[in-house]
Amino acid sequence: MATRRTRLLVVAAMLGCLAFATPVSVTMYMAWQRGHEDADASLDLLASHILRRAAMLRFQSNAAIDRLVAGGVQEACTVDDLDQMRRAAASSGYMQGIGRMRGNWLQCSSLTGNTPTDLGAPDRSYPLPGSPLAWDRVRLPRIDHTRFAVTARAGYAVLSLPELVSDIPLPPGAVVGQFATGDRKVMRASGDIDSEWLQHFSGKNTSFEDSQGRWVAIKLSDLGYTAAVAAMPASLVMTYVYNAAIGLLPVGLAIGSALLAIVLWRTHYLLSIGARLKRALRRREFHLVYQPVMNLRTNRCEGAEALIRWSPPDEQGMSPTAFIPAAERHGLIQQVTAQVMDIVARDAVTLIMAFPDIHIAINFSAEDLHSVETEARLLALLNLAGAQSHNIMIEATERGLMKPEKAKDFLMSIRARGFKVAIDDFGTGHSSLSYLATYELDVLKIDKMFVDSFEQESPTTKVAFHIIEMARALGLEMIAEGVETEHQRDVLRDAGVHYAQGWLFAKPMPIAELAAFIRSTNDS
Ligand SMILES: Nc1nc2c(ncn2[C@@H]2O[C@H](COP(=O)(O)O[C@H]3[C@@H](O)[C@H](n4cnc5c(=O)[nH]c(N)nc54)O[C@@H]3COP(=O)(O)O)[C@@H](O)[C@H]2O)c(=O)[nH]1
Repeated sequence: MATRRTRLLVVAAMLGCLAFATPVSVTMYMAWQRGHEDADASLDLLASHILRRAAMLRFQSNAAIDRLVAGGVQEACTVDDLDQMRRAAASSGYMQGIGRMRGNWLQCSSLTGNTPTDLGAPDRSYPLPGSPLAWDRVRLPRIDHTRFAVTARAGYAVLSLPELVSDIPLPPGAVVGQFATGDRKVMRASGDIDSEWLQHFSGKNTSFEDSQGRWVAIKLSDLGYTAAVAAMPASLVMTYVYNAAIGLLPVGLAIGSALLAIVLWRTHYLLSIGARLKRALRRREFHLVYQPVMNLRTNRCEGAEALIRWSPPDEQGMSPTAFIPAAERHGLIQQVTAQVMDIVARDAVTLIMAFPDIHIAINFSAEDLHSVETEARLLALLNLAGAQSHNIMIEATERGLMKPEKAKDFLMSIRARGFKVAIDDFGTGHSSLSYLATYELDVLKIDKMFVDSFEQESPTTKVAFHIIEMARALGLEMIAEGVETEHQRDVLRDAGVHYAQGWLFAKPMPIAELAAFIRSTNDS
């Protein structure tokens, strides 16, 4: 079964990918959209340009014809008539010439003079006043290399160059043109107009991607009889997308990185010992084991030290040597001690009923000794367990005693109530001796380090004997910790140490086993 840590890492990896990929994908999508919008806008501009030029040509043609008609009907194709038409054509930059029409014949023109030319059937007619007719590509006599667009109305014909409308600066690969909306015939174009594009036209402005990935826009003229078409290759569209991405992607990357950092930070936090301890406190994952304290003279069990254990579900258990300092660092130790007291209160009920003189030792950290709530919790514990104060011993480590101004009043107060106070790990810190002078204590716990020294003579052995001497002189009871051999037990007993705990007698055990242990040990 996957551990909680593995599950958390898997979820965090998935969330991290999602947190990073989502804004990046969204901005890439936005860049794609914006790129296409920009391509659209660029094509729309080109199409508008063409339509504007075509409208200008139409406007100038109509104005010139209207002026000629208003000038009074004179005989067609006379010298004066040709002269008048030349002057009218010269008034506009778009018109190349003006001529006289009869049926489909260009009778004469300012460009060709009096050379009648059959234009053939017109390419289209417009349902406008005067029913204008249009020819798209007309060849005129003596003008070999040029094709003209011809529009005829009211007996006059305007000759123009198709290129003047479509000859505009284009981005590389782009194509523009103008076609008649009725027959979808291309009137003029710069580049090749694909018939597929015109099939797409449904009478409205539109833009689309063709089968070759080219982006195409079609825009209707004001009158609606013609439309401009503009297209660009896929590579050019991608340039617009790329340019949009340059602006947007850094934003996506920044947001993605920030979200990823939040996921990583949160994961790191959830995996941190602080978060795990908070969860353990919430879920009440701690339990206690009890290590018997033996009277070395009578070989009877007279008490037990409550030792915390943490075995989280789906996770490896952790030693209190690791998580107690972590709880102290993260400001959680008081909550841990409060849960220890709750468990002792629950465990002690039957034990104290069966053994009214038994004591249970509880380990207190510095913060516990400095808090006003601790005394209230101790009194509540007595209440809940139906215990007397002599049933509870407080074990304070040397670190807990480092601030006498904070710990002294508390220790005095609880001693006055009858609780016993022990100094734990004596001799392992810097100021052990000064604590003996500062505090009124009941018990000195001889650290395992000194007990171990009895196995092999060393300077520590001498210190151990001095500690025992000093405790005796101060009238303190002594409990030796970590007694593992009979030799250690005998040395301690002979030196006058009253109590001992250690694997020689028993390892820490659950409360149910402790009662059985006391019964069997004390009855034998
Ligand atoms: N603030 C709190 N501190 C607590 C609490 N419960 C435990 N602790 C402190 O954690 C340290 C490690 O404790 P633990 O792993 O439980 O080890 C204890 C004994 O199991 C161990 N021991 C006892 N006899 C022997 C032995 O013969 N050999 C051997 N190798 N180890 C032995 O010693 C530890 C008891 O230490 P002490 O408290 O100094 O008497 C430890 O510092 C605990 O104090 C808690 O609830 N709150």
